Amino acid sequence: ALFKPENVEDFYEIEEVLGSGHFGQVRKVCERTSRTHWAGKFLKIRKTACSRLGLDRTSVEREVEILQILHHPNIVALKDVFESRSEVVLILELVSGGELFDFIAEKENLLECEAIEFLKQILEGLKFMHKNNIVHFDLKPENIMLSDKGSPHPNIKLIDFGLAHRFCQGEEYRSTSGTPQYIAPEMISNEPLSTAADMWSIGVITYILLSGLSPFQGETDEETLKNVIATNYQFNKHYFSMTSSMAKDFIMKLLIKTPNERMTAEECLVHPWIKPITRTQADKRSRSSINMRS
Ligand SMILES: Cc1ccnnc1
Repeated sequence: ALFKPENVEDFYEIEEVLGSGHFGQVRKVCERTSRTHWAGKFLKIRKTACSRLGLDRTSVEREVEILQILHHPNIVALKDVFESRSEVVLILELVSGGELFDFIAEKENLLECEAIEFLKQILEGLKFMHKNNIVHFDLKPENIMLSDKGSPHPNIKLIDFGLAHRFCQGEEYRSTSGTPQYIAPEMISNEPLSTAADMWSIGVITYILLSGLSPFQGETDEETLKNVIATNYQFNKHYFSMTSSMAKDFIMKLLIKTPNERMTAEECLVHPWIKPITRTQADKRSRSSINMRS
């Protein structure tokens, strides 16, 4: 066994469900000795290679290996891993502030400077990941969580590295999984992938943060994918009327079809919208409130 063969319930009390997804369930757990709370991610493992249910073990081992490398304040920490016959349980840092988008939706309005504070943390986490040659490949609102929504400056944590991949030097990797609204064009046309795929998703997430609209979403997934491949989006006149031109410039430099023409996470962090160089540039940022459609 690669992971602890003991029964997870000998060490943790299993509490309420926090979330569930393609992988299985995430439940709040309490460590019996320390009485501290964590998040237990219960992953169903396939019994036979041909069964459709559950995950194959290698993809779980990959997620564990990646989380064991990534130690950063904006990336969810992995504490322990247990396995039984049919299940692997990841004991993760508890991120209990909910998803970023629920937080913003319930706040109704949000200033550009608040959106920037969130994006700075997401970009710091991404910069660290990309420096370690790791790409998330599934960046979307559900995978960006807050550690404590009560605090005035909540901390952002990136979660769910189930589709993440660690690139070896010069190796080519292709994958067509992901969520239509957020995936980069090169993922749809099954071309070689890179860290630039995550940067496209940041462009989509920023567009939504500032307007509440999803830039490529169509009536169906098929229509959405067509819009993505055609890089067919525009800044809706009504919702973007109060958005600063620097914010639009930031998005335009990420939603570019050719992957290597997009800004990197490092370049994003020094873009004038994120890092104003002079006082006047800071004043140019719009102080308007942003309408968030629920
Ligand atoms: C949903 C979740 C995942 C990881 N940590 N806390 C909560």
